[in-house]
Amino acid sequence: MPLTLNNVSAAAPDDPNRRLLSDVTLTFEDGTVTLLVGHTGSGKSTLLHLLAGMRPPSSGDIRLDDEPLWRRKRVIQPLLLRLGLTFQFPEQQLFARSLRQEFGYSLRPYGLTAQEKEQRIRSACEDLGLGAAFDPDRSPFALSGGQRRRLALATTIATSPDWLLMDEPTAGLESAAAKELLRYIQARRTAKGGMIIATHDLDLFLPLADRVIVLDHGTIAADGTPAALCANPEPFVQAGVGLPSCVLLSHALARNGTAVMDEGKLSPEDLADAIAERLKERHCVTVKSAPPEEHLEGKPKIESPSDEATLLASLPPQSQAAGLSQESAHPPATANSLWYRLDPRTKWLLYLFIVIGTMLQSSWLGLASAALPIAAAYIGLSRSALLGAAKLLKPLAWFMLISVGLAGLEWTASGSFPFVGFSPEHALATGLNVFRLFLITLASYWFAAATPYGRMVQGLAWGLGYAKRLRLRTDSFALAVSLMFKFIPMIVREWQRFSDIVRARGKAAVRPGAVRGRDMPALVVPLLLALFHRAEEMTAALEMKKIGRRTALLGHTESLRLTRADGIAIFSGLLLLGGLAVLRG
Ligand SMILES: Nc1ncnc2c1ncn2[C@@H]1O[C@H](COP(=O)(O)OP(=O)(O)OP(=O)(O)O)[C@@H](O)[C@H]1O
Repeated sequence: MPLTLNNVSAAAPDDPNRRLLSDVTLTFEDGTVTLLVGHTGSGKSTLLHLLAGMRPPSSGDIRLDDEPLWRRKRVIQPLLLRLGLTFQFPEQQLFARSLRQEFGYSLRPYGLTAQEKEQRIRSACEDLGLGAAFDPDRSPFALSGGQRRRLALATTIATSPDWLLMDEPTAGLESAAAKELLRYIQARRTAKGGMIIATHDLDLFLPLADRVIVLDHGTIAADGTPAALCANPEPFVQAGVGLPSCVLLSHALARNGTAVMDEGKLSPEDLADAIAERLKERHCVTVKSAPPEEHLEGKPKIESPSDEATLLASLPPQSQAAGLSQESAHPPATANSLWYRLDPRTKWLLYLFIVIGTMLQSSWLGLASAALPIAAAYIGLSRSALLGAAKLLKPLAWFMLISVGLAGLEWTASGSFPFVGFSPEHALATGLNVFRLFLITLASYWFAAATPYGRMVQGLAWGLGYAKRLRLRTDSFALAVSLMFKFIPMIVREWQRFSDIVRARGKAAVRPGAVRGRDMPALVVPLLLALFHRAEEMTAALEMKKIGRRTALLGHTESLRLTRADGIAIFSGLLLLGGLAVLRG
């Protein structure tokens, strides 16, 4: 059951020109444990998500058992059932009201009998050493961070996937729980399938890995056995990955004339044995072995940045620079278009001008004239903003058509069959109003897409400052607007999270960002609860900031600066508003 990637690339969701992975070709063989390592932002999670069928590659193909994972932009569901992904942050993976429901949701796509389900849950809990905290009726959100991590792992393990893909599985886990996980990995590797683990914890995972892939800025920097990579750790250093403690210790020993490096000792136990051997050879001293359990307790505490620095110093200068860099080579999506560069106050004014101009129109000609500048404003928006607008347009266009159709219907109580007529006049009158609403929505979307939230708030704060000077009461308005601005992205994020859950755990063959209708009953209540929870957190944060007690609510306005381009844009906006006002007359 090999899992293969052929020339796979992945683009950033918000910018198709930014590559998160470039031309990756890899084959993962059955029964192997592969580690994905690399600096923060090197593309480990992106690679895992591609392998788990969570998102399609922008080019290249991914195959399981030589069958393509994606066909015509749809993931193949039977293959999806054979892959299990645990998320980097377990709280993003959990949503249900009880532990029982969490397991139930993950196992639902597998069509198991109640007995089989029970058996799978029991076995997953045993594998991870889950104890009394795992009362099936308990809420997952009443668990500690480490317990949630174990629950998230257990719900994935219970599905018995051929390929287990784990993103930072030990983050937040205490040493005992991490050991249970290691035992599970050891036991599973001979049973079936394979495992791919994205991790920064080389000390823990390196001894049991068959292969290590070092990612650097979305490309494969090195690919080899742990022993080979540790014997030649330059790729680790160049990719900005911290070296495993055993490697640092081996190098330090080598500098002091005790060579244990070539033996590829990756675990503290093996390294300790090798050191003891050398000591015995040299001085004929008797070294007493510690009992095996003590060997297992935790990782060695070797804090030797100087060793890593020494290793680094022995590398060429360009390697050192690359090794120390923890930053992604991909710059953040730069928005060079004029819209993104304008001062937010200018965009507020343009938005108000176009909304007022549109509201003034009462004819199709007037609305068509208002539609032109709105359409022109979309030129220069990023591709993802345009895609977002297209998504918004579709339901809006349906809403318009249905409203117009319904408004035109006329019921005739008397007369001949079919008793229903159609009045184009009524339909057009409604169409005019709905089209106005449509244009205002488009203008609002443009404003939101062209202005980051923080800048939008700054612009508003500036306007409200003037209103305050005129002794107008603005606090409640400012609070409402601020909450609204914060709440909308929050809803979008939560929706995105539920879409991830539906694909990774519900095994739904839907596109990223989509949710199946049949999942809605299971998701609606948790989604609302999650939103209430976030709202509660936000209220607490506002309370802590003493918002509403005469404190500045909407941020600072010092960084605002009007340029010549802003002047031209405001002047053009005023001309446009004047033109639309004349058209109305
Ligand atoms: N939804 C997204 N939209 C835009 N860029 C993204 C998105 N998700 C990830 N990226 C970018 O993709 C790059 C790779 O991210 P990824 O999460 O795969 O890195 P990683 O190696 O797993 O990092 P870490 O070790 O911190 O988890 C980063 O530069 C990140 O900013």
